[in-house]
Amino acid sequence: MDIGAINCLSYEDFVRILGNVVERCPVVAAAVWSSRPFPSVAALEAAIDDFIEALPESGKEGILRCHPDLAGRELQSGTLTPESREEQGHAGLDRMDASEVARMARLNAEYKERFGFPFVICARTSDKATIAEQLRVRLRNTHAQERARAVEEVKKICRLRLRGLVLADQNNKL
Ligand SMILES: NC(=O)N[C@H]1NC(=O)NC1=O
Repeated sequence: MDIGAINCLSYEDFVRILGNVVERCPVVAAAVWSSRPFPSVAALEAAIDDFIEALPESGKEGILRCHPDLAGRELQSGTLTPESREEQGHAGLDRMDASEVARMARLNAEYKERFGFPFVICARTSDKATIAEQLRVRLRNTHAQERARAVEEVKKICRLRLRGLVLADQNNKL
C-alpha cells in the first residue's frame, strides 16, 4: 500500500489497518486520519509524532502503559498483538532460558516500580542482551528523562510498523 492508497482509506479502514502502529492505541490513527492527505509516509509519521508530543505528560505515560512487558506474561501466554509478538521474537525474547526470563521479570518490575509505566524499547532493532543492559542503564534516568526516552522508542516502533505495512504491500505487488 502506498501513501496514495492510504490517503484514500475510509476512516474505518484506516483505523483497522493502522490502528496498532502505536501499540494498543488506535486513538492515534483515529486522530491523524483527519489530517489527510499526507504527501508522504514521512508526513504521516510526522503527524503521529506531533499528536503524541502534543499530549499532556499523563497521556504520554498512558501510551507507554498500553505496551506489554518485554518477555513478560503475555509473551508466555500467547496473548501479545501480532506486531509485538513478531518484534519480541526478532530480539530473541521468545528463546530465553528460565534464568534469563526471571532476570528480565525482575528488571521489568523494578523499572515499573520506579517509573509507574513499563520499560519500552524498540525490540526490532535490539537483542535480548542489549535490552537487559538498557533496562539497567535507563533505571538510572530521572522520571522526565525516562518518559521522553520511552516516547522516542514508541515513535521508532511506530515508524517500523508503518514501513512494514507499506513495504509488505509493495512486495505483494511484485
Ligand atoms: N515493552 C515494550 O517495549 N514493548 C514493545 N517493544 C516493541 O518493540 N514491541 C513492543 O510491544
